[in-house]
Amino acid sequence: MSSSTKVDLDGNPIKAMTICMIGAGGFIGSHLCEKLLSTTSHTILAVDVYNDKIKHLLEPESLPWNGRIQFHRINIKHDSRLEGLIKMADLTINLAAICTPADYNTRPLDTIYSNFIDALPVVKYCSENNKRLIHFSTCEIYGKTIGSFLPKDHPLRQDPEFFILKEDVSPCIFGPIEKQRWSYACAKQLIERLIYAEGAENGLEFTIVRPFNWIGPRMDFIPGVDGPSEGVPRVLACFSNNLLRGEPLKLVDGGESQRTFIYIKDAIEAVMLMIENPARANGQIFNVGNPNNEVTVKQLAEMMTEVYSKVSGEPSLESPTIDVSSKEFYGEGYDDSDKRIPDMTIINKQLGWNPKTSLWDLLESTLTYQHTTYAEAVKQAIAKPTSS
Ligand SMILES: NC(=O)c1ccc[n+]([C@@H]2O[C@H](COP(=O)([O-])OP(=O)(O)OC[C@H]3O[C@@H](n4cnc5c(N)ncnc54)[C@H](O)[C@@H]3O)[C@@H](O)[C@H]2O)c1
Ligand SMILES: O=C(O)[C@H]1O[C@H](OP(=O)(O)OP(=O)(O)OC[C@H]2O[C@@H](n3ccc(=O)[nH]c3=O)[C@H](O)[C@@H]2O)[C@H](O)[C@@H](O)[C@@H]1O
Repeated sequence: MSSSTKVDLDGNPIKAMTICMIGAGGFIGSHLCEKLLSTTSHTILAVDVYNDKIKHLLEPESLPWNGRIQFHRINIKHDSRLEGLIKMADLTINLAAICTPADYNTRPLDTIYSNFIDALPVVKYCSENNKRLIHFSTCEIYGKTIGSFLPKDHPLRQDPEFFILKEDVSPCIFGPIEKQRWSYACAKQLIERLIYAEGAENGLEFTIVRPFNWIGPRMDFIPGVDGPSEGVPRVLACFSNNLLRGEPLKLVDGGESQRTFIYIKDAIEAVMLMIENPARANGQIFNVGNPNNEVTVKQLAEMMTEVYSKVSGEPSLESPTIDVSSKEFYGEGYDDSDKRIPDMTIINKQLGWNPKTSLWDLLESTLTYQHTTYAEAVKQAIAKPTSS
């Protein structure tokens, strides 16, 4: 059976479409491109300033999907070709953003411009040309939980009403302006409100995705190997870097914050359902996460240490973690989300989707990838520190 005879959740045939994917060269974009090319007949207009993470999909020209992906090296801040690409496509997916916490308090202007101002033309072109938009927001939009404002031993802290994050119920609780950490969440919130308003007033067909800590291969960079030596990526890459270098994992403010981590491949399944079921996805805001994979950052560090030792065959350090203050690690203006458990009711009802992979299993495959990809390069970087 050819892939063009695939049907959607309501039994209707899925027609091949052209997708303009902005930010296609990033972590999520690379996995989405891979999935679309290998399992569908859709065509991708891939827009990004970088393409290292999708090079394997673009070259060589003998690849089976040759002709179904075109790379456009475009900075969406200033390029008149963007509107033409959106017009050519049936659907636009916007992934472009600055989305590493180390930037939110140190480069707040770039963060706000990237997450709000630069996304404005994308929304405008979709709205004016009656094109569907899937926009990537964030779970950071919820900010802190209501329960975090209660005393530590207050019984209501155990009540799910005080910490489960629901798309259509939970408030967005950010810290004061001087805590510039929230520049990202606030910019993402405003672009969500703008998209929602375009839907309400001008009929824009949109879906908003709120990812909850999607992790897996190709996330961010390893400092001094495929990114700047002084760069601070998200926690998966920070801890991977520490493990590869045989140094202790740094726990910011004791690593007490809690997160739910989801395997990128599970999350991509949810995005595929959104792409191919517009009638069920349009007008919706979806949490996409794995509520069963909750850990404190300290527990994540311990689990990653154990898994890495298993996949690399190298013994772990006697003291595998070290505490560091957030001011020392991120600088002035950092603040944190205390706990992030997604409510899954809406995505479950609309798309029948559920995550599958346990935290242990996703760390095992991800750290196997990290070890295979980087162990040798890290060894060389350590041997020649001045050339990194
Ligand atoms: N990974 C997660 O768990 C997660 C969680 C919450 C939200 N998100 C959101 O999902 C989206 C994608 O995240 P990711 O993890 O793949 O990040 P990423 O940094 O790997 O990918 C973003 C891509 O956008 C590109 N980009 C940025 N500005 C651009 C511009 N002006 N013009 C062209 N390209 C530009 C970057 O080069 C990069 O390749 C972001 O909007 C992010 O806020 C991700
Ligand atoms: O991934 C998401 O869902 C969203 O959350 C992330 O924010 P956060 O989870 O705080 O970012 P991480 O860098 O992954 O940090 C997670 C936790 O680990 C801690 N951390 C990070 C790095 C480190 O070396 N040590 C450490 O203890 C941080 O302080 C934080 O508490 C980013 O803002 C975005 O990528 C995204 O919008």
